Amino acid sequence: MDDDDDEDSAATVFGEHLVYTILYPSSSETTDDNTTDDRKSSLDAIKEILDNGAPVWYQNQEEGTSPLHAAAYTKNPELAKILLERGAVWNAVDRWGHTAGDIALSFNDGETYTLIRDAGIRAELLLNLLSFKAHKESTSTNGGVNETNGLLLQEADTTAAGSTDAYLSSKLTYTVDDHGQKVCMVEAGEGEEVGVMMGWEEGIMKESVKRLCEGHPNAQGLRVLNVGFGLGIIDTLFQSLATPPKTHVIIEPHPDVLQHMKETGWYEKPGVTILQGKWQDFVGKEELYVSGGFDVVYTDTFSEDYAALHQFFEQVPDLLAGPDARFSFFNGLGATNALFYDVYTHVSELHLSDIGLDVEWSDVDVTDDVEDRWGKSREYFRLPTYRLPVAIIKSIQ
Ligand SMILES: C[S@@+](CC[C@H](N)C(=O)[O-])C[C@H]1O[C@@H](n2cnc3c(N)ncnc32)[C@H](O)[C@@H]1O
Repeated sequence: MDDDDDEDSAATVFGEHLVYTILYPSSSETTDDNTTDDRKSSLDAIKEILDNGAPVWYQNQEEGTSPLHAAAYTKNPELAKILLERGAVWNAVDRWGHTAGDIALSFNDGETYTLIRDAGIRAELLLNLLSFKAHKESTSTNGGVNETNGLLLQEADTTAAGSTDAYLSSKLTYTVDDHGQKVCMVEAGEGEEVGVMMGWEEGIMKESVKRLCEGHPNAQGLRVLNVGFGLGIIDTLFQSLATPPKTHVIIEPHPDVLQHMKETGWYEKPGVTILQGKWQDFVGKEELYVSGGFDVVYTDTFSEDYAALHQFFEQVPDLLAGPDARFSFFNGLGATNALFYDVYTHVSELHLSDIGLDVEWSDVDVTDDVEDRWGKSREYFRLPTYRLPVAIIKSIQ
């Protein structure tokens, strides 16, 4: 046994002891002298175990339970706070894919949930700031905007689902699945398929167009920018408005999508301009700003992480025509888990606020009865409710 093995086994023993003491305070050696309901002495015992070097990041082998999970199981916000202050991993998942936040939520323990969520928001903001700064420094010489590494919530993914380069060189398939749903699919490693866009999202797109366009003072001739064509659902909805947009710019980089757009007549539609490339290619380029700004801006790309979305946010004030202009984005990051989704939603609101935009959220029920919605695709949205953002420039009081 070498030193590393010694350290590993010591961490395991200490970690196990910590988790056990949190879950079973009355039966633990350190709390023998105390009554079961004496939280204070139980907390002192746990602090002592931590002070003696128990690893706060520990997760047990069998179930992946961390000290923070244990605190959530015992509905102990005070302890959760101590663990988070000492570096507990807010987004660790157990063997069932549950975070401590999910457990707190399932017990209706709002206090513990909020502590964990806020720790997640702080961690993501900090990480994003660091990655954003590093990114700005690394791109300041060529003036371009590239992708950065995935954030805490997203491990680096080099497949077509997580890397733009891999995605843009992958073949896409436009098809109709066994239940009549239109889908655009891509292979994302080891034979697994992912929907680039799926017909079930039409309800989200409909509500987005409604919130972006309804009652807009320029409804008789909107200038619309949409980033990412996919199945063209949202673009078709924009074209189906009582008065179709005066200007409708679509940015799309994938050759198969562009080919599909050619075959379905999008290049001939009046008022439609297709900018072939990534949105990053057009930042600061004249063709994006000829209309004097847009009344409506929407973005829904694929294979990009939150850092890329944050970089897009930075462009939005320059793209919006003025105080009546509205911006929305596909709010799908972290949507396999309620806690992650909540964190992303808050982080995006804070980032939008930083650049002078106010967001209004509305809920879209996505528990429709589309039979076998996922078909062959990996599931990327597992929540019953979609949080739909619409942002406008903050009014100066
Ligand atoms: C989810 S689909 C968009 C679906 C669309 N909202 C609809 O209603 O059908 C994503 C699209 O974004 C495109 N895309 C991916 N990366 C992009 C980028 N950096 N800039 C612009 N479009 C991008 C993809 O090729 C794909 O067509």
